[in-house]
Amino acid sequence: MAGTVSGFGRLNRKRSSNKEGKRKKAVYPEKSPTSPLASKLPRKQASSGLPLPEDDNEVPAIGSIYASPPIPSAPVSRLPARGFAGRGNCVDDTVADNALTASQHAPPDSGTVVRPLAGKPSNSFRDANKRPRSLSLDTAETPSKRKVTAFSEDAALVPTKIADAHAQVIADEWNEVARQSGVPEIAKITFINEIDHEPVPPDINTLFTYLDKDCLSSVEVPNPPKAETMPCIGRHPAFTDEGLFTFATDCKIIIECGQDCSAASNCKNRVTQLPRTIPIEIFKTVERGWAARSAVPLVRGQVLGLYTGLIISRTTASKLIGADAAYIFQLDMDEPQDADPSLVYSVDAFRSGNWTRYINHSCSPNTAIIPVARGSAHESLPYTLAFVATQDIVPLAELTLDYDPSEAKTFARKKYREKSRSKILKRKRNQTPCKCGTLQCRGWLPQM
Ligand SMILES: C[S@@+](CC[C@H](N)C(=O)[O-])C[C@H]1O[C@@H](n2cnc3c(N)ncnc32)[C@H](O)[C@@H]1O
Repeated sequence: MAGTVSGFGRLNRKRSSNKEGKRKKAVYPEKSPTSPLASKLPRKQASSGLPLPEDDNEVPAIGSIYASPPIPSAPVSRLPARGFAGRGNCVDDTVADNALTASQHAPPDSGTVVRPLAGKPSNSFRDANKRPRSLSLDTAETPSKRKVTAFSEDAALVPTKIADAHAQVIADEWNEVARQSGVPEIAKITFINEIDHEPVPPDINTLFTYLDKDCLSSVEVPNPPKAETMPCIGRHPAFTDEGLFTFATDCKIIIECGQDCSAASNCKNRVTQLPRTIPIEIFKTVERGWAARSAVPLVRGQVLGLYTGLIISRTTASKLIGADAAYIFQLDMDEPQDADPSLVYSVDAFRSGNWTRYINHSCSPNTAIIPVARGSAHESLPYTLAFVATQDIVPLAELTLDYDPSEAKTFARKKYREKSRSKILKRKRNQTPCKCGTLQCRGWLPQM
């Protein structure tokens, strides 16, 4: 498995042995997309955790994300491409068409069906393709912060309006899905491009499904262990009463309550199941594609969102290459080293996912991933991946994640420090250069 997948993410490489061997396959029941647990459930103190890490600022090594090849240069969607034609600042339709077809995913595992675990696909460019035609430019103005000063007003006006209208359509769809999960009005998602006229990230223009908090699955996944059999229950709390992650646990997986919880009406042990309350801006960067940030201040330990997408087997994930592999996060936290790749899983956010797919890599990040399982069998996937702030974050600061925290530790070792940076970069020349711009930059994106 290692070395074959160049995906977005991978959890801890250290794996515990699975005493029960391969888990029995089971079918998960479908959930109602309109009855999210989190929208109804109050919080209860989580009861999982182990000793405090030596360094209070150190994030437990519970997540690592691996690099993907660079996002293909396809900086335009179908609608804006027409609008921009002849202005020279966007690629033509041919390029746009190539961009739209170049990243076809491998089909799900043969013999399996793609079915929602919770949530009905609601955002697809099969529909969105038609919607811009009905937009009125007069009424489609958005509060975009787009800067058009680099262009003459006449030249910029029309494409800007079209781009804004298109971004608004997509944002409205995503916000509606989020609203159905209980996300409040104040926590809207907006697209902001102060770099060029690309209205939204190009890969969500076709066949993209926004999944606020639950994954789809192309495979049958195993039953999660019962809560009472998990080692972290009843120990140090993973979250404070205010719902902040304490960083005081070295549990590989945080266990939250599930449907079997007897205190369902006042349970605080469902922090990651609560609806998002922070407004998110998805914005374009000069060198790292699109990125994500919060419009409001965040505090250390705050849960920001869940990484959603399509659950695929590692066998399928290992076949994905290039841009198709750019949004894969391996769920390898709790699997044996010799696991059968057809029985272990990855989350692929390429064709479905949420705003967290725009969290870029930084060698000095301000968020981390914690794996979270819900307590009852048949209730959730083996675990979900929650982003938490690892420091207080000011509004509009880009949210970043170290795609491979374990690599940071390796890099810090003496033998790495002794090598010159140029030698390391040469050795890694086939990898994607890291543009995080931090003093701690390791030079390239992590890659399997
Ligand atoms: C999960 S995606 C993040 C969102 C992506 N920027 C986009 O526009 O869709 C991961 C990809 O973003 C780009 N990326 C993320 N962090 C980067 C960094 N520090 N330097 C350069 N490229 C980065 C790489 O192309 C990587 O494969």
